[in-house]
Amino acid sequence: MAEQDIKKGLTGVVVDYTSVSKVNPDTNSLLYRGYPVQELAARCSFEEVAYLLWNGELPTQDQLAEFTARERAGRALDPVVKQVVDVLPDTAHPMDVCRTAASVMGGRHPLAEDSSPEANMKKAIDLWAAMPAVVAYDQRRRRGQDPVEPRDDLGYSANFLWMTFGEEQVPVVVEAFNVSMILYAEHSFNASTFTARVITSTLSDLHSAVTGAIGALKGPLHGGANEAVMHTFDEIGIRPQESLEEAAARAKAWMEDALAQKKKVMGFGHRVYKHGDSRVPTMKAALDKMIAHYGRPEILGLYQGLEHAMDEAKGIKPNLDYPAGPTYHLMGFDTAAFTPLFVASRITGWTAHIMEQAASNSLIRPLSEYIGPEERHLA
Ligand SMILES: CC(=O)SCCNC(=O)CCNC(=O)[C@H](O)C(C)(C)COP(=O)(O)OP(=O)(O)OC[C@H]1O[C@@H](n2cnc3c(N)ncnc32)[C@H](O)[C@@H]1OP(=O)(O)O
Ligand SMILES: O=C([O-])CC(=O)C(=O)O
Repeated sequence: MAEQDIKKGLTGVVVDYTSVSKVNPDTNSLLYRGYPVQELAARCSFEEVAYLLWNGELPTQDQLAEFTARERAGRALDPVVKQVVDVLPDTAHPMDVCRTAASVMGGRHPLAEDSSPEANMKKAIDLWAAMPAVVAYDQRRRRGQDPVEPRDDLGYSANFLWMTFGEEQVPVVVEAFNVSMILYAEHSFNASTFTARVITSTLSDLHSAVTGAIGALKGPLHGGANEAVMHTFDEIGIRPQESLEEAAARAKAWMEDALAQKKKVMGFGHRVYKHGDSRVPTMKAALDKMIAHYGRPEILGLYQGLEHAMDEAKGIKPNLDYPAGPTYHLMGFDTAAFTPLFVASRITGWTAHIMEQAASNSLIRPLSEYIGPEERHLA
């Protein structure tokens, strides 16, 4: 048999059409339904971007009012979901909590077995509206704090921060969080979205597809990298009184040592972008604002020290998780809660793809080249 041209990891393989987003590594651009993500991050709320991803167009004022009212009505933590989360030990990873919560919400949804386009849209909005309460509650219970009720006078991002910290955050912090939600929302056929599409292709339901996608996102080669970035910063050592230059020098030395040991450093590199991630400049600008707001130049020193040393040694650029990790750290999130923030955002992109897959379905079932023993028989 002729040797097959196997594309390990499906590298470079185009498997379907999509109209949700376009990643162009040559021009370093990312379009959601045709709009550059940088423009959306500068001018829109996350609610508007969620509506765009699901409906293909930005909302009119009336549509936005109706849509935000639906989101606000779905924010409360379901007491049964809370009970299930409480059964998990507080040593359970927050991504396991999210995955479990998504599954429970699926089992409890009144339209659980209905995968019509209308039911899927409703389930997507419900899941998106409900996930911040899970993420916020989980961080609070680990800290021994009581849950905080949602506030329907606040937008999605302000309310998310309110439920997590129990204090209203200043606009510059809310804005940086809103930017991160928009940038994390969608990225074509990445591993977790592809997982969701594979599950959908069997005619399984939306919550099953999202639950599987959360599992795929957890790994450090994908969404788990934003958490891993902070572990790197912690390993180097965060010293709040240190100058930018001193921190940068220690980070540079750490990176040189890591690369000499042939380590993979999370937060760098990307399967599609080879000259830098289109979202990094926008996220880095948000990080810079947080560094200025919280007065933490040493974080910038660590960031720059690692980035420059990696660039000099290997020419590998940061991905979105690199600036997102320290941004969430400065805002006060626990490191293990960073990837659940990615989940809360990416629910929009995943479910847009689930609905696209369902509307034009073909079972996803590739082939493999067998390399095990030749046919043999029991003695
Ligand atoms: C939002 C997101 O999900 S973005 C991705 C988040 N993931 C990470 O940050 C994890 C760290 N990065 C990586 O592991 C990789 O860059 C990936 C998995 C993201 C993409 O990798 P691939 O396209 O499969 O490239 P691959 O892993 O084969 O790397 C190519 C070369 O660059 C090196 N390389 C790539 N990324 C890194 C890194 N972060 N640190 C050190 N070396 C790296 C590899 O070691 C390899 O070198 P070699 O050719 O000498 O063996
Ligand atoms: O596209 C990818 O492979 C990973 C990524 O950046 C994302 O999912 O946001």
